[in-house]
Amino acid sequence: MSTYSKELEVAQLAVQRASILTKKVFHEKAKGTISKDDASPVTIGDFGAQALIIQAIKKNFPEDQVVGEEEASTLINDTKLRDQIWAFVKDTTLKDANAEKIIGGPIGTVDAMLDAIDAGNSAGGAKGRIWALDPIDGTKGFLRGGQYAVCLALMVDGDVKVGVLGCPNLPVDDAAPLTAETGVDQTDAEGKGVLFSAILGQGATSRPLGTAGLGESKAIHMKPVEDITQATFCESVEAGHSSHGDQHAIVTKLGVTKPSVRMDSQAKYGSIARGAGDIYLRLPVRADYQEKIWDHAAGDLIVREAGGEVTDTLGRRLDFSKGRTLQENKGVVAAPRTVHGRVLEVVKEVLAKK
Ligand SMILES: Nc1ncnc2c1ncn2[C@@H]1O[C@H](COP(=O)(O)OS(=O)(=O)O)[C@@H](OP(=O)(O)O)[C@H]1O
Ligand SMILES: [Mg+2]
Ligand SMILES: [Mg+2]
Ligand SMILES: [Mg+2]
Repeated sequence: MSTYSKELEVAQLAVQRASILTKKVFHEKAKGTISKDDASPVTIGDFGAQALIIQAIKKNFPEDQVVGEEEASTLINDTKLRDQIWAFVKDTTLKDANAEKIIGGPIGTVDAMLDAIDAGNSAGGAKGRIWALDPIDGTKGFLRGGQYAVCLALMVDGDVKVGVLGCPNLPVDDAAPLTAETGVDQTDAEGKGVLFSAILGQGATSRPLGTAGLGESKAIHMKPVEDITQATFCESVEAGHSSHGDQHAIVTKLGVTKPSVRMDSQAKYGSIARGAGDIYLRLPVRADYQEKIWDHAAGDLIVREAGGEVTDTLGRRLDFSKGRTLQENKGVVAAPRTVHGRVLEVVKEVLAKK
């Protein structure tokens, strides 16, 4: 077995199983949405997916730590929501018994589910094996019917070694170009659902996001951008998460002619990695916001392994070794290696003028 192939298999199957749960919740009218302390939403889907993924990690790698976005404290008092989550978690299994066995089978009890959610409490850092987990990235997109992603990455001594992104609402077809519609009014109908993966030094792949075992995988590559004016650029939907104004100034200065594609979640990283889009910009809105490691770890590796470069707005690599946040970085600039330098130059020019 090559390096990290066991970790990759467990991560892919765990994300695939969790996506079965998120897809069920996606089609429910009542998603059990509550508001967290920072006013952001969390749903049955976020909690359930976190439980299922951490269960699979702990069964296979009991010593590993997990930095997960969600925590179970609110569920101690909210027994109704807790029971709603359990109703989804207890019945969600992969349809292939062998695949299910690899990730350790179902969770046995409500308490085991709560313990699994809370095992995502690692402080992160520069030492040892730590998984970064975002059970639903783009929860607002999930609620709106846009894009969302189930995101998992393994870091060893602060360096991302394995990354997996499950994107139920993106097309399976790597050749399908991004359009404005890709970000809105989406569902997981026929032809949708893709699982992006990468191992450091071994390239990036995509495969259909199935419900049994793993489908056949294909290598993916960023598109060689010969003429930057023809590039497709993507950005967040929420104006509070990245500066649409700064991003507009940057792409205008680059001479980009196509309208931006707005979509939620790390689906942006997956989409540029397979050449459906080209550039992802995330310029900070608030100087004091620290990006979370689970919002970037898997996507950063997948883009770099597909031939891209990912830095912050000052040209520094994203540093995942500083804890639960990217406290040493500001914003994100992701582009094919051949044009990243030019994009970064313009990012710096636009920010210097402010
Ligand atoms: N102020 C601010 N600035 C930057 N980022 C923020 C901010 N507030 C929240 N978040 C994080 O944004 C995550 C979703 O990012 P997206 O790129 O999907 O943004 S958007 O929803 O399309 O706007 C979202 O992830 P999820 O909570 O997993 O959905 C948040 O972690
Ligand atoms: Mg969130
Ligand atoms: Mg997120
Ligand atoms: Mg999330």
